Amino acid sequence: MTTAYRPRRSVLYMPASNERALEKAKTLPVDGLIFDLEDAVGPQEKEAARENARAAAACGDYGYREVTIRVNGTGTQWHEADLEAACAAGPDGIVVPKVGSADEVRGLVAAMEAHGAPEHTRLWAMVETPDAVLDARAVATASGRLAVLVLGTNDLVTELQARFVPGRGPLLAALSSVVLAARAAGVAVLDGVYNDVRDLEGLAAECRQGRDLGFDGKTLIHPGQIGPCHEAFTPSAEEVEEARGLLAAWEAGAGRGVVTYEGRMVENLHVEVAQRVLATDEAVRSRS
Ligand SMILES: CC(C)(COP(=O)(O)OP(=O)(O)OC[C@H]1O[C@@H](n2cnc3c(N)ncnc32)[C@H](O)[C@@H]1OP(=O)(O)O)[C@@H](O)C(=O)NCCC(=O)NCCSC(=O)C[C@H](O)C(=O)O
Ligand SMILES: [Mg+2]
Repeated sequence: MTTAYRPRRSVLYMPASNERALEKAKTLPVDGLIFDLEDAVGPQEKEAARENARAAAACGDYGYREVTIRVNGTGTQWHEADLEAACAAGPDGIVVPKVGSADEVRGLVAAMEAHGAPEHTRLWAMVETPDAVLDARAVATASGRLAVLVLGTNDLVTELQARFVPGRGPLLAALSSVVLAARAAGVAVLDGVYNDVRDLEGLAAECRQGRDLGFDGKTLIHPGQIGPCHEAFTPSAEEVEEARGLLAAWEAGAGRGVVTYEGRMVENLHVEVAQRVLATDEAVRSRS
């Protein structure tokens, strides 16, 4: 267990053209931020947004929050300049939309190195096309610099010619495939956004579903979504107590491969889960 562990329960997008939102984000109790240069920014605003994102990512005023910049996708007219500016700013992550293949990941990492991105700046690849879902494992394992897979469910629904329905039945195969790929590769994985910012009950249900599917957290679009998201992704007091008890029972077993806790079998894997619960709890407490 380590205090350096950074939970990614909630990661909030904001258009980098919106200076008020960039400022407000300094006070929001969110785990991570994505300063967007892509879809939330109109063509006329791209250059100003790029400069805002660069300045915000470099300013150091966002405290514990993980700071990332979402550049425009590979092959767009803005991509190169966005990537260069993002590398110069040195955020925690550079989010690249519509990543299609492992080759693209390797090309992006080579470009980040060529632009002198500091070592702590990791690649976050968005999975939001059928190609990326089908190649998710290859994408996730293409480079040690890739730290996070981020679902883009708006693009994915569009590309699949599917529909948004309660329970997300049409997306479940894709969501689970990407979680499987991320877990196999040992990288983090974030669920897509919930578009209706007024529907907090629908959001809460989708957050719980994302948690149950195995996501580390959810991407968000409005500050009002942070509370319900944390409710789903933060270990409850009961879970923390249970994890402590289980670890105590394991340690009392002094090296035995299997012990019992409250009548249930405990093996190494249960210990890992308990350690993750306590690491998340510790990190969350250290922020508040
Ligand atoms: C959806 C919004 C356009 C709504 O904005 P607005 O009408 O201004 O909301 P409010 O008046 O309720 O705002 C209240 C205050 O909160 C601040 N605010 C709002 N949103 C954000 C935010 N995202 N980050 C930080 N702060 C925010 C407002 O400035 C108000 O502040 P104050 O006046 O000081 O009280 C807006 O929420 C928005 O733009 N959201 C983000 C949209 C976005 O970035 N979209 C791109 C990513 S989504 C996506 O496409 C993912 C993927 O690619 C896919 O395919 O699915
Ligand atoms: Mg998208």
